[in-house]
Amino acid sequence: MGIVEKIKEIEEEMARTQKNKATEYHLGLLKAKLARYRAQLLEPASKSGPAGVGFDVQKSGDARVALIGFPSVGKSTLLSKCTHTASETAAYEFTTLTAIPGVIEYQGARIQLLDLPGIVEGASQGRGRGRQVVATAKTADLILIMLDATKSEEQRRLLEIELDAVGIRLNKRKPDVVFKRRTTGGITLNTTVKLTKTDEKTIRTILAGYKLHNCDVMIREDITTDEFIDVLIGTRKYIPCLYVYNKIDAISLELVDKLARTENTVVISCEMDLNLDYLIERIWESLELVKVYTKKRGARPDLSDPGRSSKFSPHAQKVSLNHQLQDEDVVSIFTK
Ligand SMILES: Nc1nc2c(ncn2[C@@H]2O[C@H](COP(=O)(O)OP(=O)(O)OP(=O)(O)O)[C@@H](O)[C@H]2O)c(=O)[nH]1
Ligand SMILES: [K+]
Ligand SMILES: [Mg+2]
Repeated sequence: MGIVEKIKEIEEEMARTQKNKATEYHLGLLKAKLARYRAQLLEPASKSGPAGVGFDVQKSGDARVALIGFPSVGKSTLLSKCTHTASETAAYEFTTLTAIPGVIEYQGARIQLLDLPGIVEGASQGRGRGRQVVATAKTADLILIMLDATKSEEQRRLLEIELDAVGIRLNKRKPDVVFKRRTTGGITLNTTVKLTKTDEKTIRTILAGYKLHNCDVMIREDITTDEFIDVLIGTRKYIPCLYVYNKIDAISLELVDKLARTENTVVISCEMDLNLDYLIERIWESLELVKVYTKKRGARPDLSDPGRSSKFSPHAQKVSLNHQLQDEDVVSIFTK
């Protein structure tokens, strides 16, 4: 019998079994067995398969938000509540086996919300399908680290470690360092600020370690040694992140209050529909999307539809290509 059949058999037995004190233990065993089989389904088919490749889901809309969390924290429940897409939810772990995209429509924008399988410790090292999940997180414009408010604080740190291991830097800006490789001329190292967390000697040792003997380095921020290494490696992703604590219906008000006051954190209950609108507001803010209206020459802008043609601005101003757009700006592009 294959794993899929075994899973089906257990699910049927669970459905047949009445829930009461006498069957509680047996149901618990079945649940654990089910979780184990489903975890096996998530194992990569062959160990030699391509590493670090995300799920094959097309990006769509104006931004992508990825749901990352341990199994059964309520990721699929959230997707089902906030979008028109239903993703299977259940009380056992590893219910979701692949990436399921849904769309949040807000302020005229279409935000892709990506439900993903739960990950376990060691995901980045290739345990289960976890590696594929963290690789997909790298493609997101915003990561929602979803946590079960009833579980220990430890989960948050463990997830951060997994994302860090694949080069994702959460809620951090790219260090302000200019780095240029050269073919000759040795190392030119300049700093515009005093370095208190690392020093020139360390920086030079690292450059030598990476066999970079000819390059220009200009450090414009008080960086750490690790941040400097990130600059050299160059493939780090700096992605904003919100910590979303779900199941607040099951914890004390004191704890809800404490979590809610934490930075970059939103507390919700998918089941009780608590704070979901606020979460979407925070997602919107974190994405820092700007609505830009375009217009044809001589025509008025259609302000009901960002992203389509519209024109006429009362305070028209010609700006260069590197001008930073503000929210609700109206744009005309002149090509001479
Ligand atoms: N008490 C409580 N339970 C919730 C809440 N949201 C979801 N659940 C329950 O948590 C369980 C897991 O929900 P899922 O949405 O399947 O969780 P998931 O994170 O997608 O799980 P996997 O796909 O297995 O990783 C289900 O039994 C849900 O009914 C909530 O706000 N409060
Ligand atoms: K689940
Ligand atoms: Mg799920």
